Amino acid sequence: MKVDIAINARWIIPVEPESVTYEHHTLIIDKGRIVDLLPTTEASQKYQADSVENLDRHALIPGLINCHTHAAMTLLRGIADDLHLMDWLQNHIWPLEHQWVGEAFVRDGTDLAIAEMIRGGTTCFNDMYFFPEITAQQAIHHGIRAGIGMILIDFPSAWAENADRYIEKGLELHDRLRHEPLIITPFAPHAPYTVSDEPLQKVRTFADELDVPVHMHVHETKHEVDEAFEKSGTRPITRLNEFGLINPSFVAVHMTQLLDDEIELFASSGAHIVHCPESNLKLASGFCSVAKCLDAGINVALGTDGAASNNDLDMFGEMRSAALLGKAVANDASAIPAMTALKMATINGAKALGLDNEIGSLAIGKSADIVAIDLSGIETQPIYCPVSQIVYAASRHNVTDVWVSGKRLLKQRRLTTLDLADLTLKIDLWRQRLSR
Ligand SMILES: CSC[C@H]1O[C@@H](n2cnc3c(O)ncnc32)[C@H](O)[C@@H]1O
Ligand SMILES: [Zn+2]
Repeated sequence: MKVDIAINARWIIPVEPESVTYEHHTLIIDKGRIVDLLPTTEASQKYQADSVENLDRHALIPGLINCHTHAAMTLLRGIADDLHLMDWLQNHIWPLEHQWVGEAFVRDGTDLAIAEMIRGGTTCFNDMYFFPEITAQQAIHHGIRAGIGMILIDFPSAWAENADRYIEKGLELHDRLRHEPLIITPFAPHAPYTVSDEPLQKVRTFADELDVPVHMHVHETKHEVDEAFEKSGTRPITRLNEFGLINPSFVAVHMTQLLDDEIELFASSGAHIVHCPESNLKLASGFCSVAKCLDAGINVALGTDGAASNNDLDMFGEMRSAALLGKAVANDASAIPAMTALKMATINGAKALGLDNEIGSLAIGKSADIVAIDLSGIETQPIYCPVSQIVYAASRHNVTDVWVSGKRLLKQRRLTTLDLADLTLKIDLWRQRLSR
């Protein structure tokens, strides 16, 4: 049988079924989809592939899904470090965004983010930022999968003057992008403290109508929860629930300070959580009780947040941090084992975005979004368990090859759709402008 690609690998970790690792197996890809997974000894008899890859020192995993980021904020990486969230946002980031954010900023910042993410094995990112049409254009151009947020915030920006215009422009974008195979368009209201009641209620109505996720920062800090309670007598999650937003389309980012009944509400409603351990640590925002949430049955995915609060877009780092921090918070070394961290970065992310029929595991019929990791270096020896090496010992620098929908975006560590020399020059121009 003629097919497009055969990848022979030392290990294949499909994620579904869980805890299975195939050795000396082959993934067969045709027309962008996984069509077979079988022992390498059988593959060459059954298939004639246009291209055969021999990755005999490598593990194949599903593409990593960064469920929360602000891609273009790579241009603000390192410009305002070591601050608490509200000081960081109000006194540094928002003034800088007011001065600099426009189409060119978002184009170049997004390109930098996409280059970094592909080289780190991320094949899908869920974004929330101004000028989302530019983020979408760059994602499509470079071949990476993305959730492009229909953003909403009460204050005016260079992109929209008021809440109604944000919603209108978001809906126009949704319409324009609805046939793009690599793009979805979740609603992305910024946070409970920056979006007032009326626009939030509109989001609920439109999200139901269009059947899209609602992606929002929620309970990032104790300050956010306390301030809401002082002003209105309700906690943010109670208010969101009153608007009917806590449902299977809801993707709540951060979720620190959770009470038991809030965990119960998320579990019974089918809403999702995106845990961003490194951003939470760096801004000293607080802790998400990930083990408790998972035990309650909540789907918990992973995100980096933006590069101005992390300061990288490294999902390997995020898996490791989630596993380590999860143990510390639960006071239990058996909490968040390596396989759980890998699931959070793959299939759980796919579920949160409503894409689990398409991505998140190396299953026959799914899109060929695949990452190859070279485990032959001394840093990852000896290999008793490849998943343990990937989460606890390997790094993004071990990623050698990446495919999205069967298209190779990284070939032996070289990006196929981005020119790094040209990008580096553009980024340095931004550094010079922003340093003045
Ligand atoms: C409406 S576009 C997104 C908006 O969010 C800001 N942002 C970036 N990181 C965070 C964070 O951790 N918490 C809250 N808001 C954040 C970003 O600067 C944009 O203004
Ligand atoms: Zn964020």
